[in-house]
Amino acid sequence: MDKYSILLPTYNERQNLPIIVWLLIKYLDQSKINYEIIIIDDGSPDGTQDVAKELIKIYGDDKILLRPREKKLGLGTAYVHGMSHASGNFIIIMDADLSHHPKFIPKFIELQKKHDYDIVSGTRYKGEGGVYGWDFKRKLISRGANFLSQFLLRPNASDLTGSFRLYKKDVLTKLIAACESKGYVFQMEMIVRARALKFTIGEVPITFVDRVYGDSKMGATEIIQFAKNLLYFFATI
Ligand SMILES: Nc1nc2c(ncn2[C@@H]2O[C@H](COP(=O)(O)OP(=O)(O)O[C@H]3O[C@H](CO)[C@@H](O)[C@H](O)[C@@H]3O)[C@@H](O)[C@H]2O)c(=O)[nH]1
Ligand SMILES: [Mg+2]
Repeated sequence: MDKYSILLPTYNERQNLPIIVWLLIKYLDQSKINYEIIIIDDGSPDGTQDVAKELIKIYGDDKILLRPREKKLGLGTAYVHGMSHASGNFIIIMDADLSHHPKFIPKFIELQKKHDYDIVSGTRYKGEGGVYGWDFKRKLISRGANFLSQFLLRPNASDLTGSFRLYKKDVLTKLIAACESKGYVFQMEMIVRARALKFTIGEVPITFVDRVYGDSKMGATEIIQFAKNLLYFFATI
C-alpha cells in the first residue's frame, strides 16, 4: 500500500502548527490516505517544538514525528533532513503556515496515479491557481522570479518557486543528490534538475493564501541567492 510522508518544515510556527496538523488529519483521513507527518523544526525560539510534542500526545507518534535540528539551517536542508526519516514511498512537501491547504493533497495523489508522474507540483500560475493576501511588492518578486526563470531555463512546470509538491521518494532522493542549494532556491533547482534527469511532472492549480500568524522568513538574502543561482543554472544546465 502506498504511504505518503508529509514534510512540514517549521521555524516559529507555534500558532499555525496545531491548525495545519488538524487540517491534514481531517482531509487525509477523509480520503483514506496512508500517511505520516514529519515536523522538521530548526530550534524555533517561540516553542514550536513544545507544541509539536503536545500534538504527538494527542494524535499519536505513528501519525506525527518530530525530527528537530538545533538551529536554523535553511529550508532546503530541512527537507533533506525530513526525508532521511521518511518511511513512505511518496513524499509531500508543504509549508506549515496555512498558505498551502491540505485539501489539494488528494488531487495531487489522484493526478500522480492517473499518469504515474514522478512529481506533481502545485501551481499558482496556471488555471484556477492564484495568490491571496500578498502585497504588490511580494507579488512582483514572485511573478518576476517565475517569469525570469521561465524565460531563461524553459522548465516543464509553471510554478518554479512554489513548494507544495508530491514526489516519488526514489525520484526525490536522486534530485536531492543532484541539488546544490540550501535555501528557498532549492524549489527552483529541483524542477530544473528534474528536467535534466527526464522526470515527468504533472501540475495541480492551487490557491496560495498568505499567512495570518507569524512572519515570512524570506528576506533579501534569499532573493539575492535566487538571482545568483538562476544565472548559474542558465550557464551550466
Ligand atoms: N525547519 C525550517 N523551516 C523553515 C526555515 N525557513 C522557513 N521555514 C518554514 O518553511 C515554510 C515556508 O516559509 P515562509 O517564511 O512562510 O515562506 P514564504 O515567505 O511564505 O514563502 C513561500 O513562498 C515562496 C515563494 O513562492 C516559496 O519558495 C516558499 O517555499 C514558500 O512557499 C514555513 O513553514 C516556515 O516555517 C528554516 O530555515 N528551517
Ligand atoms: Mg509562508
